[in-house]
Amino acid sequence: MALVGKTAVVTGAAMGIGRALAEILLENGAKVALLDINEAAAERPLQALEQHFGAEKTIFLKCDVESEEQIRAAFKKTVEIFGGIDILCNNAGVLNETSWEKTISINLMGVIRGTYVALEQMNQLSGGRGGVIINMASMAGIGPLLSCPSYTASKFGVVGFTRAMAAASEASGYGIRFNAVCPGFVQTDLITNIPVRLGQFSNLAAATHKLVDVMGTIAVSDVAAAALELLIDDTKNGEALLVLQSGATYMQFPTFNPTQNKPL
Ligand SMILES: NC(=O)C1=CN([C@@H]2O[C@H](COP(=O)(O)OP(=O)(O)OC[C@H]3O[C@@H](n4cnc5c(N)ncnc54)[C@H](O)[C@@H]3O)[C@@H](O)[C@H]2O)C=CC1
Ligand SMILES: CCCCCC(=O)/C=C/C=C\C=C\C=C\[C@@H](O)[C@@H](O)CCCC(=O)O
Repeated sequence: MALVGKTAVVTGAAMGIGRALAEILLENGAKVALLDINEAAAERPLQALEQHFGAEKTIFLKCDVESEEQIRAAFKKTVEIFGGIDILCNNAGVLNETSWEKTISINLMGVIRGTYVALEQMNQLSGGRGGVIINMASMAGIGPLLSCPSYTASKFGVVGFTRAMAAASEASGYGIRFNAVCPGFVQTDLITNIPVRLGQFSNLAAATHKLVDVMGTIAVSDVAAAALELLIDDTKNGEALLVLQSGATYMQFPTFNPTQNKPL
């Protein structure tokens, strides 16, 4: 899908990966609604984006992805201003093993909430234009990180939800592609103060720091470039794209043959 003239919504867009997603969308000609719970953090980046791409191309909407009401209001405003929604990047996320219910509510339920509300605007079966939904998962959504079980569960959930929605959309004719991005460690605030974020698993922080050292970190622009590939390539649906220092790789998942009741 060419991005020129399209409208995108990015959650968690005030900083980190979300901000980079907003930037690459704008660079490729899309209009972008930046949603975030943290209005103050969005102020400077929004000014910079407005200066570079034009104030008419961006809008900031304060939105907590834990609230279906706020998501619906933000999407409604986006449609009023830009005329529709073609792209949703469900990116907002936290790492907080102490508040594990909040971690699940933001990282997994936030993706599901955002998707279901977006369907009301995007689904071709209900008058929408179709489009693409990108969900920000993690490498921890493919293989477990021992120091953060709840975060891992949330990201496994995002990968599973994305693959199931891709199949549902194809079977039903929603006209929407669904893909997940699965980065390794990325240089953002989320990987600072790791022991505090791990709560009762803080004793495992050293193992995680070692993993960061071994794997290295990637830049937010690497993640945005991988997401762009999934946005523009119309053949990609139900993919989980692993993004590491060595490059991006499409994950292969085991398939199951229901007639033989065993893996293929
Ligand atoms: N940094 C990393 O190493 C990796 C991050 N990810 C994922 O990428 C996504 C973005 O993370 P980063 O940019 O690294 O984090 P970050 O902490 O730099 O940015 C997260 C953004 O989400 C916003 N946010 C948090 N809770 C929210 C809520 N309830 N509603 C709306 N916005 C909310 C924050 O205000 C912030 O602007 C997350 O889903 C994260 O799990 C995935 C793999 C690796
Ligand atoms: C501190 C948590 C960072 C959260 C940000 C994030 O999502 C980053 C994920 C990066 C890499 C995940 C790698 C998972 C690897 C496992 O599948 C396994 O190979 C390593 C197991 C060893 C371990 O958990 O220490």
